[in-house]
Parts: sequence; C-alpha cells; structure tokens
Amino acid sequence: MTSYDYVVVGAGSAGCAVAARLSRDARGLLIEAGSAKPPTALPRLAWSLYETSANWADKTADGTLDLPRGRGVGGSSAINAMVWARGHRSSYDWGPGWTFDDLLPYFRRSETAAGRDPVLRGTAGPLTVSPALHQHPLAAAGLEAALEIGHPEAKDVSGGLEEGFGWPDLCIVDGQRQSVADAYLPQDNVDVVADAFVHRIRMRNGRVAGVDYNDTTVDCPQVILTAGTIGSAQLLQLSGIGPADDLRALGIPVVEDLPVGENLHDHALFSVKYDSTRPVPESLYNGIEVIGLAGDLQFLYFARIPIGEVYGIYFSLMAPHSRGRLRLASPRPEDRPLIDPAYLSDSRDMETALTGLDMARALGATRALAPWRGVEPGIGDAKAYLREDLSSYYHYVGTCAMGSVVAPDLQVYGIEGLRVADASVIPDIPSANTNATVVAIAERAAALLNDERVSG
Ligand SMILES: Cc1cc2nc3c(=O)[nH]c(=O)nc-3n(C[C@H](O)[C@H](O)[C@H](O)COP(=O)(O)OP(=O)(O)OC[C@H]3O[C@@H](n4cnc5c(N)ncnc54)[C@H](O)[C@@H]3O)c2cc1C
Repeated sequence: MTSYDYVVVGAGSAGCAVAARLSRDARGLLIEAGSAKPPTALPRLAWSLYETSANWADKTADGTLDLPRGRGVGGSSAINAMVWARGHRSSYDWGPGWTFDDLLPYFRRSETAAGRDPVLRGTAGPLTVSPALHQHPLAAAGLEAALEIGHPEAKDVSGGLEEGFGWPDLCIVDGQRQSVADAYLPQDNVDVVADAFVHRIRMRNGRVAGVDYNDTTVDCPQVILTAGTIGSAQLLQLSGIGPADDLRALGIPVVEDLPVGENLHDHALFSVKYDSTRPVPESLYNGIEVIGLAGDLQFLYFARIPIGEVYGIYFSLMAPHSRGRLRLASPRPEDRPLIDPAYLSDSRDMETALTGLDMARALGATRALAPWRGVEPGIGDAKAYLREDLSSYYHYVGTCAMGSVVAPDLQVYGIEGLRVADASVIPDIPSANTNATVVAIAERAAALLNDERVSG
C-alpha cells in the first residue's frame, strides 16, 4: 500500500486547496465522503443542487431550517452561490498571524481577478473570478437604488477594503460554475479517494496515527481535517476530542477535553420580497450580482426568485453575536449531529436585523426600483416577521475555533500532527460570504506545512 506524508480529510473548498498546495516532494491522500463527480448545474440553477446527492441536507436540531452543505469532490464550493468576496479587513482579527494583512498573500495566491487592482487582488491563482459581464437590469436598478439613498459605490466590493455597493466577483468561467476542485485539482502528488467516509481519527500517545474510512485503515503521521464546520467537529468528537462530559455521556472515551462544537455561528439571512410589475428576466449568472456592505449588514439582490414574478432585497447580519453549538446525537458515525446555530439568541442581533429591515425597505422604496415595484409587502410586527423569515446564509463557522480548539498553527491542542484547516477554525466570522476566506486559510495551512517540512 502507498504510504502518505499527509492525509487530508474532506475534499471541499479547503481540502482541495490544501492538498493541491502540498510540497511537490510529498505524497498526499485526499479522502472524500461523497462522489468524485457530484451532480452539477448551470450557475442560475444552483438551487437545484440542494435536491441532489451533492448536498448532505442537514437541518437545525429543531428541524425548522435547512442547512445545506456540499458532499462530493468540491464540497460546498460545488453547490454554493458562487459569490467570491473577502470580508472587510476590519473583520479579521483572529490572533497572531491571522489579520487581514497576514492573509492577503494567501487571498491573492488563490485567485486570478482580471481587471482589479493587482496589488490587492491575485493575478495568477487557480480560481478565475470576475463580476457579471452582462448586467442584469434588476441588479443594476438595485445598485442605483443604493446610490440614490446615499450608500457609496464600491469599486471592488470583493477586495476587502471598501464598504458600499457593487458588482462582486463570481466563480463562474465561460458560463459554468468553477468549484475549488475544478480550479486546484488534479495534482500528480495527490491521490483522491471518493465515496470514503472517515469515521475515526486514530491517535497514539498524544500523536495522530492515521484515519479509518469505510473498512480501511490508513497510517499517517500528519492528518489535516478539512471536513467543514459540521464534518470536522463531528469527526473530532467521534474520535474522543470534544467536551469531556458530552463524550462520556455517549460512552466515547475522552482523548482530549476541548470545546469542539461550541462557538457555532453563521450569517443569518432575511428578505423583503416584492411582486414585480414586469417580467424579471432570467439571470445569466447566479442571481446575486450586486451586493453591498453597510456596517454590520450585507445587502444582496436576488434578481429572480423562482416562484412567479417576485424579487427580493435580502440582508444578512455580518457580525453576529449569537453562538450555538454542534453535538453528537449518538456515538454512531452514520447518525447526523445535532446542529443548533442559535440564530438571534443574542438580543443585539435582533436589533441589527431590525435596522437591516428598515434599510432594505428604504432600498425597496427608491425611485430607481419604482419601475419594478409592485405590491409592497405587509410586514406587521417586525420582530415576528424577522423570526418567521429567517434563514441560514450557509456560512457556518467556528466549531473548531482558533485559540480554543486549534492553536494559531492550526494544530489541535494536545494532539501532535493533527490539524484543522477549514471554515470550522474561524473564531469570528468575517463580513462576507465565506468561501474566499476558507480558501485563504487552506493556502496558509499548506504554507505552514511546507515550511515545517523544510525546517524538519
Ligand atoms: C448552499 C451554499 C451556498 C453558499 N454560497 C456561498 C457563496 O455564494 N459564496 C461564498 O463565499 N460562500 C458560500 N457558501 C459557503 C462556502 O461555500 C463555504 O463556507 C465553504 O465552501 C466551506 O468550505 P470547507 O472546506 O470548510 O467545507 P466544505 O466545502 O463543505 O467541504 C467539506 C468536505 O468534507 C466532506 N466530508 C465531511 N465529513 C467527512 C468525513 N467524515 N469523511 C470524509 N469526507 C467528509 C464533505 O462531503 C465535503 O466535501 C455557501 C455554502 C452553501 C452550502
């Protein structure tokens, strides 16, 4: 059997990027629970992928909200909405080595963003990103609406330095989705095994020893978990790394008592929907072609909602205070974990959402949107409306947070050779859609591994 220098668990956004950037003289094994070729769709039909095997299709523990996440090579980047944006630089302060400026080389390394400022943006990275070339008339009217009521126009809303409204970059190339797997793989020194669910990390004397997937055991001195915010926290707990009391209650022997699964958070998403007076043309892209950052709120225009002639002004809380948790339902790997993002559990988040609702309605009432505006929605009790309308923006982070579960070098506290390098390590969510940040984390993780290899 081939021996590997590194095993990477989970071939999503982070896993594909980490594996692809491993040193050329090292061999890596990338293990993915889902298919090698998950179902795909045109960018404007992204939502249809939720109904396929490319989605784990989790729900919140109380069963009320859908929590899609990608399953298959490409992970969530193969089913996501393709927005490519960094959070504002002020939203990255995760500890030594993890400010926006520290991450900038890795953001740049991941992308080719033609037409943007080459000092700020990448010019030779694997992901080719660009804004919508054909501007959808409703998205264009949405941008006008923002300017009409005094929001600034952002020259590069994906770059991380500006607030305001503009056309974000999208992971769409020649009319097709581009996942992180499409951009980074294959690589000669990386073997990919798909349909392989890792159900245990093996450890010996405070060191990682390998992983078990399906009926197979792989020995390896270096394991990098990139199974995502849900998958990495689930796997660590199944392997005895987590809150000791919870693990003992399930009969799982405790290897390391760490707050794995806590600090789960996400961007809560809300909307105001309007009937349109005229047919809304089909989008050629992803339907989220203009976004705007205003303080702790992001606004986005959905050019077309697939139920009749309706458009939405969506808004999301970019700096949520609410924190939830992920726990195992049982010690059986095949049982889905209990996921409770605890949206709006901190009252400050409801206050921000109320502000967002007022701001979204102000955008909706502008002259710029008058030609489209049909019936204005009746909101009634605003707090009740927001609770009812709430959905996930699918940006789950934080369950293996830097500083409490992993050190700044991404090593799990107490277990040598075991690292986590995906969305789960983000201690405090940045103010944008998370994919670009996750890929930058993965790029930095690979650089750390490669430096360590050189220095022995
Ligand atoms: C529907 C949706 C829309 C989104 N839209 C956007 C967007 O437009 N822009 C944006 O920036 N972000 C978006 N996001 C968020 C973004 O895509 C994610 O934050 C990012 O992809 C997470 O990367 P990751 O590597 O942490 O996890 P993932 O990409 O989810 O990868 C985890 C991988 O690990 C595999 N895995 C899990 N458990 C195991 C196991 N035990 N054994 C083996 N393999 C395992 C999974 O199958 C998966 O392939 C969206 C997410 C979703 C779900």
